[in-house]
Amino acid sequence: MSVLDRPAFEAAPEAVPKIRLEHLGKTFAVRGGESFAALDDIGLDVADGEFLVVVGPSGCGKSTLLDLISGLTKPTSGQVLLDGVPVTGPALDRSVVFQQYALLPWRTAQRNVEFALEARPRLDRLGRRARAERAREHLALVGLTGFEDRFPHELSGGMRQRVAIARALASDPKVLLMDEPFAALDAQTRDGLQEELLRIWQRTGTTVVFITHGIDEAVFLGQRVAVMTSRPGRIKELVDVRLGDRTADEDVRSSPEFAAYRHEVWSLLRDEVTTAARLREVVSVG
Ligand SMILES: Nc1ncnc2c1ncn2[C@@H]1O[C@H](COP(=O)(O)OP(=O)(O)OP(=O)(O)O)[C@@H](O)[C@H]1O
Repeated sequence: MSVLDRPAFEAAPEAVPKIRLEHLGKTFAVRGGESFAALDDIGLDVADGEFLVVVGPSGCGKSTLLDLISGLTKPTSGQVLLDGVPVTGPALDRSVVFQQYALLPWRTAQRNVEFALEARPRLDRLGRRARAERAREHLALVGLTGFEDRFPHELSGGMRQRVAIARALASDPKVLLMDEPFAALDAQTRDGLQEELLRIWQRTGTTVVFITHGIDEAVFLGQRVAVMTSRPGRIKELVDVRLGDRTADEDVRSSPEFAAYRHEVWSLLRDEVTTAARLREVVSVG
């Protein structure tokens, strides 16, 4: 049985989830001394090795949610638990891949991946050669063997994002957090990278939390899709996507099952998108 077929959320009830969001809320202070509730009372468990996708209307707090899991931002209420331990700040057990590649332009692909390893004191002790070997392995994992010596400006957008993924995985994180990582790519490159990401996930068993605006992308990638409400963001519904191994089926995106899931997620989102647009009008008029 492939890991894709595994309903990760059916883990034994007593099992500690990889990530637990407990009554998580985030309020920002804004000008004039007022506060702005971005997230409210988010409760969610992500099982070890699960691929969870989060969708929601623009501004509902998806990136804020990822920032809280990564530890870049602190919650106003509630907490994030990783393996049952509260997250208090960023750490190497959680890697983030952003929409913009965030590669260092003066370093080659190889040296960009090595950069992730230079932050690890324990791996540093393995020495430069071990780091180089590990970086090469991860570039191979994302299909970039032969491109190690290219600088970011010598790579296509898709290749740059592969380097970013290799860099994120090189430090062997427990959790991979991805914030619209393929949004800037053309449709063909995006589809290819989605399939590749699933293969990498199957091989590494990393727990993934992936944010997207794309409903097709959410259904294709997610074992579960968490649909968020408009601001303040809450989890509206969790859709359990049972499409089997997407990488084995040549044309899963054209199947009636895929269309049914797409419709389900879109129906859940539709009202929230309308509400979010109304809220934005109120803010711009007010
Ligand atoms: N540092 C901050 N200070 C004040 N408000 C903030 C801050 N960061 C985010 N917000 C607000 O919180 C809300 C949620 O932002 P966030 O970026 O998480 O939404 P999102 O769902 O990722 O949006 P999008 O889909 O458009 O990328 C937005 O209304 C945003 O303006």
